[in-house]
Parts: sequence; structure tokens; C-alpha cells
Amino acid sequence: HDQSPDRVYSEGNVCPWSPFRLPFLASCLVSGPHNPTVLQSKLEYEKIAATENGWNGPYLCLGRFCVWSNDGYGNGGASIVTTLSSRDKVAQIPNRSTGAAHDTSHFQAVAIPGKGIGLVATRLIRRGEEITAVRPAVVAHEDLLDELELGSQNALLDQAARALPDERRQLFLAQAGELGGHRIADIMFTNSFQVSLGPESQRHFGNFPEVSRLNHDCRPSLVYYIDQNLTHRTHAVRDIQLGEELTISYLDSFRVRSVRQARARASWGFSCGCLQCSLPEAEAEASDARLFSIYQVENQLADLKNANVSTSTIEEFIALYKEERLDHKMADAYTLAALNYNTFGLEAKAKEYASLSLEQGLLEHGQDAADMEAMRILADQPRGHWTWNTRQQ
Ligand SMILES: C[S@@+](CC[C@H](N)C(=O)[O-])C[C@H]1O[C@@H](n2cnc3c(N)ncnc32)[C@H](O)[C@@H]1O
Repeated sequence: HDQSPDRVYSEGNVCPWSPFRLPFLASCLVSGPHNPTVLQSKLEYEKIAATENGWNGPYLCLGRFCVWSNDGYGNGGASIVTTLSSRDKVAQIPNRSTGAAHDTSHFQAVAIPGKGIGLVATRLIRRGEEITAVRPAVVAHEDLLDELELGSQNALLDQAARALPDERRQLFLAQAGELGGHRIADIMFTNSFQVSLGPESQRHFGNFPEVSRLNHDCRPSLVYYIDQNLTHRTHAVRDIQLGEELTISYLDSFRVRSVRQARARASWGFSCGCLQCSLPEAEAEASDARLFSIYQVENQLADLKNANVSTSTIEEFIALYKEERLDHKMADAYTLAALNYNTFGLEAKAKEYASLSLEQGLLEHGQDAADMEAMRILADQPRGHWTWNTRQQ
């Protein structure tokens, strides 16, 4: 079976169901009866078919999931495969957000030995710079995988790709696939990020073609988060030299090397050869041991009443993070340090680490992150925070 993008795209085995989109595929105008939707009533259809903030559709519904698309959304259009309630959430997001222009002048895509294509810096990039800010091309509800059989999942994803404007669809189809099989599903699984539209029941996969060329490193040069407007933002977490690769971490950075490598193989089909994974055996063992120590000390510090904690525990904790080169994970470490210093009534230290947490947190999580408010109080008025002087030195 030929799975080339062109073939999959032109198969036309699923026709747009919505009257808004019928002219979209010429073959569908003359094809036989095709109504795969499970919507029960005309009323239900009319409710669902209304255009919301540029979201047109549904083009196809299977189970409780439908496909909608919006040509004016974000970076050249997007399709969503989701439920009606999640569609409503997406429709509340403005089509464009400030600062979400995609400036590519500071990096370029090149072949990287053993990694396919990757992005490298075309100038010195300073820590803290925003590198990309892009909206998704395709967003798909995670529950598709549990609730629909494979053929239906693929039909919805095909329809989502088909409903994208031409240029956006070409960019989407140009992404790497690693796992083989159905081409669009492969693209989604190889290149997607977890996107939440609220509670767990609204977890989605988000595909952002402009950042799909970022390869993995266990100690990456960029951090990313996806904000409430579904904008995927990356920032440099350290200075990046001209010609150096821009990377993100696909994996849990706190796992030992063997686990990280097994997960990279299982999910993306590569053996991680990053600097941290390529350490000589003795150093790799020392790195694994440090990660275990971080886990233990973190548990101690998270209990703000733990009597065994001293200021040297906090110092040791921060030193372990730095030695382990966890530049991209410092926000939570600084938060814990600030809170613990405050429990000892050490005002200057509490302020210092709260400020560091705020600065790093903006890069890692954005300004809406959960701990930001507590850190703002601590950076400004440590004595006004409930943790002030609650523990004896
Ligand atoms: C999201 S894509 C990244 C861009 C991809 N290299 C490309 O050519 O489009 C993920 C795929 O890139 C490759 N990749 C990413 N990081 C890698 C690494 N550290 N070492 C080897 N291959 C890597 C794997 O093939 C993986 O499935």
C-alpha cells in the first residue's frame, strides 16, 4: 500500500460532509451517499454547523469527534478534531495573538548527521530570547485513540489535513514521520505536543509544523510551553553560539540514562546520543546517582515542615541541579529554594531565589504559571508570605 503523502491526500476516501465544504473535493460532489456522521437530529446538526469565530464545519463526525477548520487561524490556518465542547473552547481563542509572528531569521534548517533535519542558530542567541511563537496546524483529541477504531481515527485525521489551506497543508505534510503506517497519523505521533484545553478530559495532541524540526537533547538549549491561546513558545535557556543546534527535550529529564534512551527508542525510534547520554560509563553513573539524589532532596524540601532540612540542604539541592546541567528545569528548583529559605527567615536569600524563579519561570512556563503569584509575593515581601520564619535554623 502506497503511503506517500500525495497518495494519502488524494485518496478521497472520506468526503466532506458539511454543506459548507462540499465544493472542496470535486470527487465528492458526484460520489454516492456518504454520511458517516452519528449526529442524531437536524437540531443537533444546526447547532454544531454554525460558524464560530471562523471555525467552519463539521466536515466529518465519527463517534463524538468532528473535524472543523479555520483558514484565518494563527499561522495560516488550522484544523481541529475534537468534541463540540472543546471546539467551543478553541473558538473563544482569538485567531491571532500579539507577539506570535514567526521570525525565522535567527535559525535555519539543516541536515544534522544521524538526526535528519534540525535547526541551528545563524547568530549568537542570548539566554532569555524568544525563538519561536507559533499556533498549531492540527489539534486532535487524545481520546480518539481509546474510543475509535484505527480506520475512523485515520479518517478524521485525513479530513483534518485535507481541510487545511494549501500552503499550510503542504507544510504539515512535509514533516518527518518515524513510525511508518498511516502517513497523517505518523506525522501527528512523531511531531505533536500535549495540549490541554482545560480538565484532563480535554487533553489534545497539538501539531506545530514550524517547530517540528527541533531535535531532542536531554539537556536542551531551548525550553517551551504552550500558552492558554494555544501558542507554542520557545525561549533560549542559555546562550547559543552561531552554528549550534537548537534543541528541546522530548523526555523526562530526571530519568536515568537507560530509561531516557529506552523511551527515545520506543516513542521516536532513535538512540539518544546527546552529550549527557554519551558520557563515559563512570560519569554516566555519577549523573544517574545525582538524579536520584535530586529526587530524594526534593522530597525533603517539598515538606516545608521537615525538621531534617537545613540551609545546606537547599545549597546542595541547587548545586546538584547545576552540576547535572538542568538549565531547562531550574524554575521549580528556585521556587523550592525560595520557599525553604523563607521558612528560615532568610529574607535576602528568599528574595534572591524568588526573583530567579520568576525570571526562569517566564521562560519555562509563561506568566500564567501556577507558582508565579507566590513567587511575586516572595520576591517583594517575603515576610508577608505564610512560610516566613516557620522553621528554626
Ligand atoms: C520532531 S522530529 C524532529 C525533526 C526531524 N529530525 C526531521 O528531520 O524533521 C522527531 C524525529 O527526529 C529525529 N530525532 C530527534 N532528536 C534526535 C536525536 N537526539 N538523535 C537522533 N534522532 C533524533 C527522530 O527521527 C525523531 O523521530
